This record gives sequence, C-alpha cells and structure tokens, in this order.
Amino acid sequence: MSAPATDSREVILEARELTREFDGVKALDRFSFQLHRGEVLGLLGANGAGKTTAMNCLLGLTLPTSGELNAFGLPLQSHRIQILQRSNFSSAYTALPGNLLVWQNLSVFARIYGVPNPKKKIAELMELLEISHLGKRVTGQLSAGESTRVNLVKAFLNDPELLMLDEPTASLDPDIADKVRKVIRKVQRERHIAILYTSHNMRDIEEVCDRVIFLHKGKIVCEGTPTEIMSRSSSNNLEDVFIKIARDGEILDEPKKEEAL
Ligand SMILES: Nc1ncnc2c1ncn2[C@@H]1O[C@H](COP(=O)(O)OP(=O)(O)OP(=O)(O)O)[C@@H](O)[C@H]1O
Repeated sequence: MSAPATDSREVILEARELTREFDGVKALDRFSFQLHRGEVLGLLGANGAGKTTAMNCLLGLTLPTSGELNAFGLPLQSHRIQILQRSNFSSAYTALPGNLLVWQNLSVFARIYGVPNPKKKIAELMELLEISHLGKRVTGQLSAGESTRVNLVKAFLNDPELLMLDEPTASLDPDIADKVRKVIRKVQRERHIAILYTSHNMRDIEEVCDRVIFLHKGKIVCEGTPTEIMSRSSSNNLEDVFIKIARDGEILDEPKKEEAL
C-alpha cells in the first residue's frame, strides 16, 4: 500500500466544549480535543469517566447537550453520511450479524462501503489479521478474540482516514493482542490514519498511542505524550498515572510552554 501525500498536522476530528448530561449529571463536561491526520490519540479514564459517551457522540449515536463536533472540517450533525464514508469503527462490544458466515458479513460491509475488488481486499485483511481460516465460520459462533479480529477487518475495509477503536484488544490473549497492536500500528502508519483509541490496557496505550487524554468525571485532567505524562506524574509507567487519576482525581500540571512546543 502506498501512503497518500498528507499534511501531518491536518485536523481530522475536533470536539469543542462538548457536554453531555444524563439527568443533570455531566458524563462529558466541556470536553475539547483535536485529532490530527496520522495520529493515534488514546482516550483513557476509569470506568464511568465518559469515554463511551464521547465515542457515542462522535459516532452520532448520542446527541451532545451542547458543544461542537467536526470531522474533516465539517460539522458532524449536518454531514454525517459524508463523514462516515471516510471513517470506520470497531468495538469489542458490538457484534456483526451472528447468523451470517464471516465472509458473508464482510462482503455485505464491503458492498455498503463500495470497496473495489472486495474479494481481494477481504482476503488481504483476513491474512493480515491471521484469520483466513475463519471465512466459512458462522459469525455468532466465534470466540470473543476471533470476533474482535473480524471486526477489525470490517473496520479497515473502506481504507478509513478516521478510525475509532473502542478497546480493540479486550478479550484477546497476550500473543494475539501483541499481533493486533502491531497490525493496527502498521496499517495506521502506512495509510496515515487518524485513530481515536480507548483501552484499559496501558501496554496498548504505551505501544500504540502518540498522545493520550485522561478523562475523569467527563473532564480532561491530563493530556500529552505517554512519556510527558509519566514524567509530569513522576511515574515509571502509565498504569501508575491511571491509578493516581482514578483514585484521587489527580490533575497533572499543564505542560510547560517549551514542553508543549
Ligand atoms: N444512557 C445513560 N443514561 C444515564 N447515565 C448514563 C448513560 N450513559 C452513560 N451514563 C453515565 O455517564 C457516565 C459516563 O459513562 P460512560 O459509559 O461514558 O463511561 P466510560 O468511561 O465509557 O466507562 P467504562 O470504562 O466503564 O466503559 C457514567 O456515570 C454513566 O453512568
């Protein structure tokens, strides 16, 4: 695959002051961020921090109470179809239709996305994720780890410029998780895909993400590269940072000006 010519600082996805309330409680509280072309941004936070709510707003599944969302410079609400054609999504918690064979499911999605030469594309991606042997299996009978990889094939089918991955390595054994992380990073680098990535696995985050946002009670409490964040928190690993934020709601200092440049 040859890489398209790109501006590495082009903003692909942007949230401005995004707030989502449920019964008066703010699941997201003036949440703002930018995701650039070719960047992998990790969205982290304890259970209930607001990650799924953010993903749902970005996918148009939940309307924000206030704030703005733009993708490819277009408002999400009024350009949903155009934006979705250039994007894709995979979640450990959403399933493809269970009664279809794997190749049938992937063929249906390839058709929906208008993928040229779909057979070849599906075969290439299945090989990359080491699931070529699953084509004739009933989707609903796959193990969680197998389904996750089929979902990832679906997510790469339309060569998305923007990809939202919700816990892509949940339920994978350490060997497969390692392979999946490497495949995601390889395809992401080759295609300069912008990825928003959630995970509770800090190894994932350290290996895959260029930049990280920590959410706590719907607010950003910390943002930077994994290395910057660990040094600001005087921690050796992101897991310690995570625990400090989750238990104490610790808000790390803003990066110093020269660090942010
Ligand atoms: N439909 C809803 N109705 C009421 N409250 C909701 C709804 N969806 C989310 N919430 C609340 O909003 C807050 C954020 O939830 P969200 O699911 O976004 O967290 P999360 O960071 O994805 O957590 P987890 O890691 O457990 O998946 C929680 O307090 C949750 O109870």
